[in-house]
Amino acid sequence: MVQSQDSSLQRTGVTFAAELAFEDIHLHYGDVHTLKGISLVAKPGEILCLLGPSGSGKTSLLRLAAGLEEQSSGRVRMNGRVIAGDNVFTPPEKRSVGLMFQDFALFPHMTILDNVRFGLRSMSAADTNREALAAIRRVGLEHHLNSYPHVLSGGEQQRVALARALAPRPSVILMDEPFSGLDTRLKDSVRAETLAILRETRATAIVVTHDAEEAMRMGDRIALLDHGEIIQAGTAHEIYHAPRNLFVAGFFSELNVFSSTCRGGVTETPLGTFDCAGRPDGTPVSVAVRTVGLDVRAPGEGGIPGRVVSRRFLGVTENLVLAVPGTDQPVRARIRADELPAGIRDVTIYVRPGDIMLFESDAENA
Ligand SMILES: Nc1ncnc2c1ncn2[C@@H]1O[C@H](COP(=O)(O)OP(=O)(O)OP(=O)(O)O)[C@@H](O)[C@H]1O
Repeated sequence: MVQSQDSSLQRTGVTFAAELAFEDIHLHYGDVHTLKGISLVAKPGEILCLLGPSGSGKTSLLRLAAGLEEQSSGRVRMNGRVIAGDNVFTPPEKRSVGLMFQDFALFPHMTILDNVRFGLRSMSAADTNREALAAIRRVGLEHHLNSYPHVLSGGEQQRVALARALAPRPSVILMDEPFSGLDTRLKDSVRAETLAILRETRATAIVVTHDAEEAMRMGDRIALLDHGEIIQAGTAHEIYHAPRNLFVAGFFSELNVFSSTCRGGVTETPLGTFDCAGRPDGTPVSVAVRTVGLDVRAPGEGGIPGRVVSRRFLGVTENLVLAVPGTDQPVRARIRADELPAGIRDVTIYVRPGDIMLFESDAENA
């Protein structure tokens, strides 16, 4: 049995973060144009989340970074050096990238120590042991060195996978939906731990997720993809508060959307009249109001009259479906639970200005 008593372990995992850049990447699978001119930079030490719906191309981009796939055109650079493109192709094992997949991909017939050692095969036996032990200690699983994966919980298996990815001290760690196999409660704590470990190791990380909240929790920056293109990239704050279009807004918030037209500098919707910000008369617009942006109270002054159609208690919050005059479209609101008296039918709705977004209804938003 290998003991984990080496005092040199404390400094483990500190790595030299690299910049990873995608330049005008196109990828075709036969007739399918999967990635359409992606340009994106993960800065050294940053956690960059690739967010998008299923099939948007997130995993494909990650596979290109890892060297598991080769793009049809464009370049991938690490610290400025081309690692794929221009007739160059650096194989995965020479890229200093660590990979972590959603199913953790642990070898069931190998102990935790051997699973982690597996990624370190090019080192001497002594170095391999030292580095593997250090990585296992880092994720707090030194008491499971000789256990097999099946005796570990899902969260522990995730930590082994993280240790295996980090053990070779990669400059860039690539994670594909790393928490999707975990149940909701476990997910929050494992995600927080993973984030702390990534910060400590200072590796550049690219994390794929389809969950906007997860991207906001993890990412220093987020790139939102759809149909193989980057629709918007920026910090969570930038994207949430200034979404480029309705798709982006809808990805980050639950919305009520009304189609309308600008007239005399304003647009009318069942939730009120909103500023059209200088758009000419006749401009078709979509007015989006976040469900958390509706303040629903007992009947009072001003506001929009509404009627409660249904309520769903969710603990901290409550989901309401409301009927308002002038539309058959149900209006949804998410309010703090128990703020509205039980059994109330008639209400007044106030719309918070910061939760109203207006987009021109062009082809981009269709
Ligand atoms: N090996 C392949 N052969 C053909 N088409 C592929 C291949 N791999 C991916 N695709 C297609 O490329 C597109 C992007 O797939 P990709 O897996 O990158 O998306 P994703 O955003 O990661 O989706 P998900 O969240 O469902 O994993 C999809 O339309 C997919 O069907």
